[in-house]
Amino acid sequence: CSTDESVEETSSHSNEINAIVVYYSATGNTEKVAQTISDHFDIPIYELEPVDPYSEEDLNYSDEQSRVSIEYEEHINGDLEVELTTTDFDEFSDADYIFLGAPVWWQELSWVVEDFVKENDFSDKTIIPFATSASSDFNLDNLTPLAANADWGEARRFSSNVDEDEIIEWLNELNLS
Ligand SMILES: Cc1cc2nc3c(=O)[nH]c(=O)nc-3n(C[C@H](O)[C@H](O)[C@H](O)COP(=O)(O)O)c2cc1C
Repeated sequence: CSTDESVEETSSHSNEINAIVVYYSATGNTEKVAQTISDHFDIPIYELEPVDPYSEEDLNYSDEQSRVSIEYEEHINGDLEVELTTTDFDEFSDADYIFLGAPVWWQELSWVVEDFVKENDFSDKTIIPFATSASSDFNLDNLTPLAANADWGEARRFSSNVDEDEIIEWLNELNLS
């Protein structure tokens, strides 16, 4: 460990929080927000990956026969489960805050994150949901029942092509410690 590195570490202490970022992003927009959060606080970042990834065709919600359109029907009927490659992340148990990000799909956080929420124990943790979308806001109706013991922080939506400055401004306003 060189002297330079320890100086850097000390200077990032002002931002230090016990948190991780967990996200799903189908087309890269939410990933940029997730990466900005991780860089800002210097915290671990984990991507949620469906065992069966979504192709561009799968994501075509204008086509009634597309994967997302079919899954949406199953989702609202309560019989959809999208399997993830893993829901188990090293730094999860020590984190006080979990930044949880995904695209908005039909006014909710994409159901792809549901398995992660369902499979983990969020007692004594605060989930801070964030999303990107073309225009609509989102609700957490699909997620809050899956982690009843979680403390849900205020959710934040950004537009698909959000500027980094806007994300940093939000992070500063959160006043986490
Ligand atoms: C299946 C699907 C459903 C969507 N539903 C909405 C919606 O309800 N409201 C909205 O504003 N945008 C909607 N979008 C647009 C995405 O939220 C937006 O492009 C987002 O930035 C994508 O993030 P990503 O690149 O991280 O996947 C939808 C996109 C897809 C593929």
